[in-house]
Amino acid sequence: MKKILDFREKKNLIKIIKLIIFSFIGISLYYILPLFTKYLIDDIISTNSIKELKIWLFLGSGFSVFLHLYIFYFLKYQWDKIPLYFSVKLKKIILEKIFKIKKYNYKDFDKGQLLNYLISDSGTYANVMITYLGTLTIGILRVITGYIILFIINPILSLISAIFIPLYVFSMGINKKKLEQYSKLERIKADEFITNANKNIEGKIHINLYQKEKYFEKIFEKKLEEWRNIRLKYSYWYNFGKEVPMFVNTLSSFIIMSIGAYYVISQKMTLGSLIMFSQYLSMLFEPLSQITQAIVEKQSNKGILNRINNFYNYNEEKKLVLENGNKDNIIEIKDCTIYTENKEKLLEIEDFIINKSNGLYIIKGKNGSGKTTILNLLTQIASPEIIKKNKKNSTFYFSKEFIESCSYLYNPVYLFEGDVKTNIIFNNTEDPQYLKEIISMLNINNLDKKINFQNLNISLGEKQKIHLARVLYFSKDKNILLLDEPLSNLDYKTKENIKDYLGKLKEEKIILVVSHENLFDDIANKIYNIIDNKILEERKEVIE
Ligand SMILES: Nc1ncnc2c1ncn2[C@@H]1O[C@H](COP(=O)(O)OP(=O)(O)OP(=O)(O)O)[C@@H](O)[C@H]1O
Repeated sequence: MKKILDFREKKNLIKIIKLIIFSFIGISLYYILPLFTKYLIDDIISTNSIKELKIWLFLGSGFSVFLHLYIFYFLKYQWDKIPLYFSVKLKKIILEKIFKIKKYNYKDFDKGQLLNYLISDSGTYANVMITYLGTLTIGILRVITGYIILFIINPILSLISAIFIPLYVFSMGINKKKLEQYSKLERIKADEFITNANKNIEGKIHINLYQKEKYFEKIFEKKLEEWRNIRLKYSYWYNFGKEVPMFVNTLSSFIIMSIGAYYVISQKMTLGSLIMFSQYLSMLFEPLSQITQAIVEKQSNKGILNRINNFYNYNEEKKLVLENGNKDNIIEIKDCTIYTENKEKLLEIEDFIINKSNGLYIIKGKNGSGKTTILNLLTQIASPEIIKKNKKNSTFYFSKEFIESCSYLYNPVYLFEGDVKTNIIFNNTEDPQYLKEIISMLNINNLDKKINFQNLNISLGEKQKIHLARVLYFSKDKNILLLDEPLSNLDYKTKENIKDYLGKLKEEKIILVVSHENLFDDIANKIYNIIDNKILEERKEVIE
């Protein structure tokens, strides 16, 4: 499985190595501090030199300033900065991945889960990985250095200290399984909670209107409670896992210091050396617990690490096969049955062919008869799995040109936060003349108006017009236009304008319209009607 953050990549590797080097230098500076203590106790105090004490104070203060400036910038700040850099990088990769999911597979994803990937999991992933790699390396380097220093001060005491190292190693894996289990579960519950929170935020106005707050609050509280319960279990095992090495640390310090005190009493060691030894000892135990914590942290976030990597490696299995059809046709469906996703029979198509001749083609039929499903199948929004072929030579074909050259008025209307103009053209290089043509045909005269996140400050008809303008603007260089209920909520004058516009546009493009209205009947080249689950051609003659 490919890892979403690849540290073999040169740029990533350099960043992490830099972090490790800076950190190690910073931590090494701490090793100088116990030397100051020993010098004060064993040398200055014994010689009663006030002059040397003054120099000691001056050097010590200067060293403190330098040490903490270094620690602040090269250690603390960098340890925030670099994981943040990686977390931003991951967020970008995840969004790209979301955009790449095939349209017909997108419905299989949970919204809360995707939001969590983007908002929370990516940050945790970056933090855990950097902490793991960085802390582990620095920790190991510090343990080796610290141990060498201890050995130089007192070989026997240092050997006794080493006995406790296996205890640390043991404590690392003590609750591995529990942590993995709860970290995975915790994420699932967090996804459910986010999905529900999102529904409440989006549906607030409707909830208020029907005075159903209590109903939704109850569901929300249930989700919140489920998440909290799992989070508590996770927290229990996480903290337990972190405390065991701390216990080893405290216990071993007591034992080693008692032995050290015995050496001082029996005059085998000076007091200064014992204090220095204890300071270096804490400097050995600190990285040891750091190593343990890095491992616990990784174990406790395994749920997140795995699911982010799984998402990154997600492979779409369902493939849309473009079958061989007559290359003169743009759409060729013969002897196929279309089912709903619930496996109910929706539509039988014996013969539905649209050739490459420009023109306006209309599909009619009662609600739920399958009109939109046809457009969704052609644009790969609906899964091809719902198509069943009835005969050996059945075809469900649409040309490659169709996918590449089609613009679709897809429902429901979706407007983004921003002004009307941006909602029509996004960041496209503006074509003022073409835009003007469309907006004047659709009677849009509020290009600067800001649309809010709920699209509440825009009327239904205005929304439809902006959506239509967007589709028409982006269909300029495309040959095929699919319009699903283009006339919804529009006033009479605008409908008439659209009819005139399409009447001309059909000479340049293939236009497929799904509509309950009869307004376009007299300019249509062909009209199809869905009756009793069958699509039938109502009229064949081309009207000029
Ligand atoms: N994504 C989906 N998942 C499950 N079932 C679906 C899905 N899309 C459509 N259907 C089913 O297919 C049927 C046909 O839906 P479709 O939107 O194609 O109808 P339509 O003819 O466009 O209706 P309307 O005139 O009301 O817009 C629906 O009744 C629904 O049961």
